[in-house]
Amino acid sequence: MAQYSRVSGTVGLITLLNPPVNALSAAVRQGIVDTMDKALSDRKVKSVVICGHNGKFCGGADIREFSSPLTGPPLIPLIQGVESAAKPVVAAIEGVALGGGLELALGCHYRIAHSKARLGLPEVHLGLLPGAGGSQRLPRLIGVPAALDLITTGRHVTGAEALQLGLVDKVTDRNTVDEAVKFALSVADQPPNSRRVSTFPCPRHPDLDALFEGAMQRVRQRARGALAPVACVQAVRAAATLPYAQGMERERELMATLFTSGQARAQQYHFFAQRAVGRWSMPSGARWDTTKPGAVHKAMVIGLGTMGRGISVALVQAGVSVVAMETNEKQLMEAKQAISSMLERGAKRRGVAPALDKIGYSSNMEPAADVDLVIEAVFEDMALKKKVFQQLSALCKPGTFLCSNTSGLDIDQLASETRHPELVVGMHFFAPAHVMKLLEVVYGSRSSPQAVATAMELGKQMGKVSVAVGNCRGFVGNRMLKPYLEQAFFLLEEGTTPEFVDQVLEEFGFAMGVFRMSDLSGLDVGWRVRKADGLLNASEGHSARIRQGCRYSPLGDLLCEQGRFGQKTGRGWYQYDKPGGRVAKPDPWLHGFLEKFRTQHGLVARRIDHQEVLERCLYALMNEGFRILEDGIAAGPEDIDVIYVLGYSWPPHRGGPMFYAGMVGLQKVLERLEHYHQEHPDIPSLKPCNLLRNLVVNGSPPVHKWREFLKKPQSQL
Ligand SMILES: CCCCCC/C=C/CC(=O)SCCNC(=O)CCNC(=O)[C@H](O)C(C)(C)COP(=O)(O)OP(=O)(O)OC[C@H]1O[C@@H](n2cnc3c(N)ncnc32)[C@H](O)[C@@H]1OP(=O)(O)O
Repeated sequence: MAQYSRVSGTVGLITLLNPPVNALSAAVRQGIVDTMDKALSDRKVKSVVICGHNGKFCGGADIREFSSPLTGPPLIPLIQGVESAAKPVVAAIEGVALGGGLELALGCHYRIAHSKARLGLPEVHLGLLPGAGGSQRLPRLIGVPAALDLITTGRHVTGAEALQLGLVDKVTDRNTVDEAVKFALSVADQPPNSRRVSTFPCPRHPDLDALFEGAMQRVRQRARGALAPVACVQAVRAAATLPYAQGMERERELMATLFTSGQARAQQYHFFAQRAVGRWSMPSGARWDTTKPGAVHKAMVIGLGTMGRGISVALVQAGVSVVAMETNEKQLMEAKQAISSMLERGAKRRGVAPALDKIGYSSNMEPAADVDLVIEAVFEDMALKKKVFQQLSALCKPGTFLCSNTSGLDIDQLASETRHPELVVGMHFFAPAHVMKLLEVVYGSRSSPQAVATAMELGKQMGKVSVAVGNCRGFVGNRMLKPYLEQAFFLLEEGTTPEFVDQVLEEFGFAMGVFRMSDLSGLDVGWRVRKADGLLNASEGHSARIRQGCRYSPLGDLLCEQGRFGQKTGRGWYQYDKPGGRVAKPDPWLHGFLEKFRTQHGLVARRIDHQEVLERCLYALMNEGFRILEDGIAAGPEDIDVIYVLGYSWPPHRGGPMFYAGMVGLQKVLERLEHYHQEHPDIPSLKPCNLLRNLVVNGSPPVHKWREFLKKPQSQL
């Protein structure tokens, strides 16, 4: 709803009231219509200010209402009504003005913003476009290039940047509503005719065709297969080329297509899933809202390879004092330089001073005695990590939380090396750790709720989305990756090429196909893990394509034996112009190698189509997701989906693997897995798991109901 009062004698003050972000629900929209009527019919009122309750202007349309039929006054005529008011209307923007919130402000005649307020049109992240006139008014106000940037990226700008762009008329560091009221008094006698943005001509641009072609190419590259960014460009093009009324009609048509698309549903699901994972719980019943995190003022990072460096930067940027430790002197020197320049670059981007004084360096463990939390980021080797945990346990003061950045090793084993296993948790970061938004927080069987809460909170402080998961090999993300990779290797054995598999996966929406990704991260990483797992040698008298009783593809191992580690060596699944080169080219050597391999193993190459690549790779991955849910390693499908979108570049417009399974239809996923498992009985990951069967038997409920079929989350090793 909205509150109305008259202030300073002649200003009608409308306050949007819908905590926590004053979203434009039906009640709020009705409130605006009613209070505007009051203000406009009150003869004492000469001008109007619209603000939001509790220091937040408005977080946009109420996304929760998108799944039901529209009730209450629609937004477009409401904003039109504000714009055509005969009395000047001023938006007082504090906190946020996002989506429909900014569109409402664009309908006002003046905009006064706090310098730290965040303004933006983030609809593209919800699979939509700014469909309440935003795509037509913004280019008229700030020009086509700037509008294209804001609308297609959905990025927020501060009040200060908004002033530079011409998006707001004035910025203040004081009380924004007071300033807006003063401003409203000063313009009370000026008719707002010339302030109606919809009547502005769109600023001319010398080469509109090239501008829009470039924009279209960029959005298609950034989010393959996503409809919303393309529609955003088309809508802005309408603003630049058509009269306002026709542009609005085009905006309406495009929005109608997006609004009912599966992609919008997927992206809105992802929005709420990111928030749902914050409400974590543990098998003991401990929960996010009943557990107080410990304070972390000072932390230590052990091991300054790529991960340790990124983690140190993320901690410093979150305001935590850091001691970064590395025993190898050369590596330590290089890390110091790299960390300083990352901090400097980050500070420049954010327009602040680099917090170089927040970080100190050490070549030994002693400073561990004086920190609140340690993150171990040494080489992925259990024996080495155990040694570090033993030393830490002896050195640290009571209550220091001990975290490991392992990407899949057993947290319980590490905890058992310490005197206080309850203080041990996994904090699995993703590279580059100061950039990637995901953090898997892994609780072992003895991790205390406080240790989990502390890691979750620290992740949030670092700007990450933290997901609490149980302890198993590979946790959630890497455990699901295994069957996905395996299928890709098997498909090569059976007749396809890395290029074809990658093409199919990239068309699906992944930024990179599995082989290009593997070349980028280094083939030797997986090779070392397989070596540690005793998988590299076939048992006596068994085929090289069977290990530990199951089908196994030695292709990756054979490439590593040839020194083909991917981009870093200039050769992998593809060839590169030099070691460290980035442009992947098909490699005739690799094709010959695959042919030879097939001949050696009596395999006859067959034609593998697009559908089979997609189904075998993705359905095997989803099947593992269902197993993870069945085992209680993840609390719900949202946890898995957030991990995959934020950590493994699963396309957001497909929601995540579990959401996507629901979109495809659980029955179909089950049938196809059954089909492939019949064809390949030696591949256990293709055998449909019980939870999937159970969901199908129960009528394939929608994804938000799956939790009713799950056990409580737990550790499992
Ligand atoms: C043909 C139809 C024509 C329709 C035309 C109208 C279309 C308009 C398009 C839109 O306006 S779409 C919405 C655009 N707005 C956004 O995308 C903003 C989304 N919100 C955020 O980015 C953040 O929430 C925030 C506003 C920056 C605040 O962040 P903060 O970290 O402070 O809090 P959160 O934990 O994110 O949120 C708190 C709480 O509020 C819920 N929420 C936030 N925004 C909305 C919203 N727009 N609608 C409904 N609910 C919202 C959020 O879900 C949290 O609640 P939860 O219970 O924890 O999930």
